[in-house]
Order: sequence, then structure tokens, then C-alpha cells
Amino acid sequence: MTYSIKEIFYTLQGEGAHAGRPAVFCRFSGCNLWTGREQDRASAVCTFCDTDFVGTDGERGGKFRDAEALAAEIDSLWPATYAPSKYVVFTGGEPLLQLDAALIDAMHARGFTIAIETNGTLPVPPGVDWICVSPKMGSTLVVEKGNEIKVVIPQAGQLLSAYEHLDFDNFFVQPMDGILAAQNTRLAIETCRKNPKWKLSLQTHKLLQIP
Ligand SMILES: C[S@@+](CC[C@H](N)C(=O)[O-])C[C@H]1O[C@@H](n2cnc3c(N)ncnc32)[C@H](O)[C@@H]1O
Ligand SMILES: Nc1nc2[nH]cc(C(=O)O)c2c(=O)[nH]1
Ligand code: SF4
Ligand SMILES: [Mg+2]
Repeated sequence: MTYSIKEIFYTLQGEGAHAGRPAVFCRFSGCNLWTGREQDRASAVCTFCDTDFVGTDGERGGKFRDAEALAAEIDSLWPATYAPSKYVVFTGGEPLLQLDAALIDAMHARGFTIAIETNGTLPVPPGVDWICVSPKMGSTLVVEKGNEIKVVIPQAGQLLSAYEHLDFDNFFVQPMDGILAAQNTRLAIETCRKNPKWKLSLQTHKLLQIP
């Protein structure tokens, strides 16, 4: 199948349990919870997105005709000097609209460990090595197990207790970026202090001013 890719870049994972880990990010175009157009934001299910995932015009973006072509592009960004830790993060947009067995197999064949950042509304295909779910109020969560759940706070009507029974190895709150970022960061710190089941995830790439 053809994959629509917004951008591909090599950076450090900024968020969650793998913050600081070198990773190739592959950002798929499109999302099922927002069109990505500003005029649709207020009426979207997910209204706080910090990402441009529209089209294929970003760095190394484009339409890739098959899994092997996309895998080769991702692999070309990994430093040739150190192969064992090859790590790709599929994000978006919503990666589970496009990530399929052919792409998972092609990445594994090239020695990559595969991570995803997903909103959790679509089933995860077998073979993904690290599943990060970030649930969105107003959507139906179908991915109830994984490696980390990363809840952006605050969202209207949200109760963290609704997630605490789910089968995740790590429970993170991440302050919502935007005009209330400073206030939301204080809220996230206080949330973790009061309920130590939860750990703080910061968007460290924004603090570091890297992609
Ligand atoms: C842009 S999303 C793409 C992946 C997927 N659609 C999802 O929502 O998980 C990547 C991560 O950024 C988080 N995120 C998006 N907008 C944010 C914001 N304004 N503040 C903090 N985190 C945000 C999402 O919750 C998710 O964990
Ligand atoms: N450095 C860096 N880390 C990230 N972790 C999750 C990201 C995302 O947009 O999915 C992201 C991103 O865009 N950049
Ligand atoms: S679900 Fe993810 S990609 Fe889609 S609008 Fe929300 S944060 Fe952005
Ligand atoms: Mg991001």
C-alpha cells in the first residue's frame, strides 16, 4: 500500500519513559480525531493538538509507494556507526490509520525496534514493540494495554481514576501545551505528588528546542 508521510526526522524522543533516546520519527499524515485545519479545531474531538500533520510537504515527507521504500528512507537516517539500538517512533497524525504488517516487517527486517504514539482509538497490529497510548476525552479508547499511557491534562470531564485499572507498565501525565502551559505544568506536578501512581512526562524536546 501507499503511505502518506508528513515528515521523517532523527532526534531524541522527548516524552515518556524513553525521553532522551535517539529515535527516527516518522509522522504519518492525517488523524481520525481532527482534520488538522484550524477552522475545524473547535468542533474536533481532539482540540489541543500541537502538531501539523496535514499533507506530505514536511522534511523527507511524501507518498511512499510501499513498505520497503519507506523503511529504506527511515533506515537512511540512522547513524551507520551504531546499528544495535535502531529505534523508530511512528506518530502523526494517527499512525494506526496506516501502520500495517508490511511496514512492521520491513522495519524489523532492518533491525529496528518499533514504537508508536497513538490516541488509542484503533487496534494495534501485532509486532509493535513499544505502545504509547494518549487517550482523548470524547473518543472511545480501544487500546487498553501497552507500555505507557500518557494522559495530557487537563481535559474537560477527565478523571485519571478511569485509566488506573488499565494494563500499562507506566502511567504518565503530560501538561497540555498552549497558553496555559505553565499552569498545566504545576497541575501535573501536583497530580503526581498527590497520587504517585502517576509520573510526570515533559515535552523535553520543546525545552531543548530540538525537533
Ligand atoms: C501529536 S500526537 C500524535 C500521536 C497520536 N495521534 C496521539 O494523539 O497520541 C503525539 C503526542 O503529543 C501529545 N500532544 C498533542 N498535543 C499536545 C499538547 N498541546 N500538549 C501536550 N501534549 C500534546 C499527544 O497527546 C500525544 O501523546
Ligand atoms: N522529540 C520529539 N519527541 C516526541 N515524542 C512524541 C512526539 C510526537 O509528536 O508524537 C515527539 C516529537 O514530535 N518530537
Ligand atoms: S489525536 Fe493526536 S494527532 Fe490527532 S489531533 Fe489529537 S493529538 Fe493531534
Ligand atoms: Mg510532538
